[in-house]
Amino acid sequence: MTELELRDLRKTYRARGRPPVEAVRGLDVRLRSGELLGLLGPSGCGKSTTLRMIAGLETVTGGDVLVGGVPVTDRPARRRNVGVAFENYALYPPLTVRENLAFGLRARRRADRGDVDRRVALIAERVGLTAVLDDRPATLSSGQKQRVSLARALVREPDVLLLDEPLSHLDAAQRDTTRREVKRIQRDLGHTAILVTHDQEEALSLADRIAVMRDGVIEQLGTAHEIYDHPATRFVADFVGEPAINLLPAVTAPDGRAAVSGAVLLPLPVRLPPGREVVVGVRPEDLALTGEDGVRARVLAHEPLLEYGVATLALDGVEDPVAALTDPGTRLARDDRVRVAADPGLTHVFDAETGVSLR
Ligand SMILES: Nc1ncnc2c1ncn2[C@@H]1O[C@H](COP(=O)(O)OP(=O)(O)OP(=O)(O)O)[C@@H](O)[C@H]1O
Repeated sequence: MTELELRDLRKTYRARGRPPVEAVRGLDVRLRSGELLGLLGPSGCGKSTTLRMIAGLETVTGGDVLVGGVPVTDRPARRRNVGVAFENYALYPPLTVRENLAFGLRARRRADRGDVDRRVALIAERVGLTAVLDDRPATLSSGQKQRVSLARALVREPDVLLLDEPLSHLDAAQRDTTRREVKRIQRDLGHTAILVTHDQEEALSLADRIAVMRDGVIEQLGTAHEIYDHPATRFVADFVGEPAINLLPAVTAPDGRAAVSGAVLLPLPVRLPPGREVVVGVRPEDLALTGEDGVRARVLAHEPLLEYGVATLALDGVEDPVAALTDPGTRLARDDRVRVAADPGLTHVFDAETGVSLR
């Protein structure tokens, strides 16, 4: 069981003739032993660079990586006991799956053959690779290759496990089962782990806490619940959630609500002085279609899905359309007139300029 800590971790890429790229600009985070942290953020925000620095595959420009309280920043990758499963597999083509899995183990530990074979067989079974142990990577599906990459990281019993889009090439069913299996293995073996993924659902279901990164810094760190229900910034609110939150520029009114386009008054979760420029956020599931009361709107489109529907609405007098979730079985046609209401307890409000939550 091992704690992982990043202290003011930084990376600037410098290449001749090009402006420097500040990929990671001071990360401070401490993972409890056995904790799984999900790292979320848009492309280019520095997720892979962070993992590579922890693994020792990239030099750091500043700051420290500590494993079990011990700085490992200056240690080469092979002396860190950090297991990495990359999206792009990095398997050895001439070796069989079994040899790919055993390779690092034998080289590193000079473990006896029987022990290595047992570990390989055990992990292969847990990630569903037993049937292809004697095949070579070229003959495997992309999902199988991804599982070999994962198994290879696990088989070494690392102190810290880094997973970079580990399930991205699996189909929906495989992803579901592998996701559960990854979580179980990580729990059982007590790995302290970081998972980088574009798949929010994956992060929300696997991770104990989530860090949302933007431009090389962590914008918010918290449980899935905290991040979804109390986004610290407009960016986090917008990034997490599908369909995306409705964000409407507004000005606070004397009655404590906020006026959108000077026309529609929306409730706010806090009392703010009038005349302040804000952005009001309402998640589609928190915008209810009501009977009599509420803001008047016109239906632009309605997409009925299996468990719910998504209505795209034009609030009267407001240019930007909004999305609202509808109950299953709801029938709506283009140009139908409806009314919608937002619960003040479930709305969000951000400073128009800084994007910081004002709740
Ligand atoms: N070797 C490199 N040399 C120069 N710049 C790089 C290098 N690797 C990454 N970058 C830049 O650093 C920034 C962060 O990249 P990084 O790959 O860490 O982001 P990411 O969040 O993992 O993105 P993605 O989700 O697309 O993988 C980007 O602007 C990227 O262009």
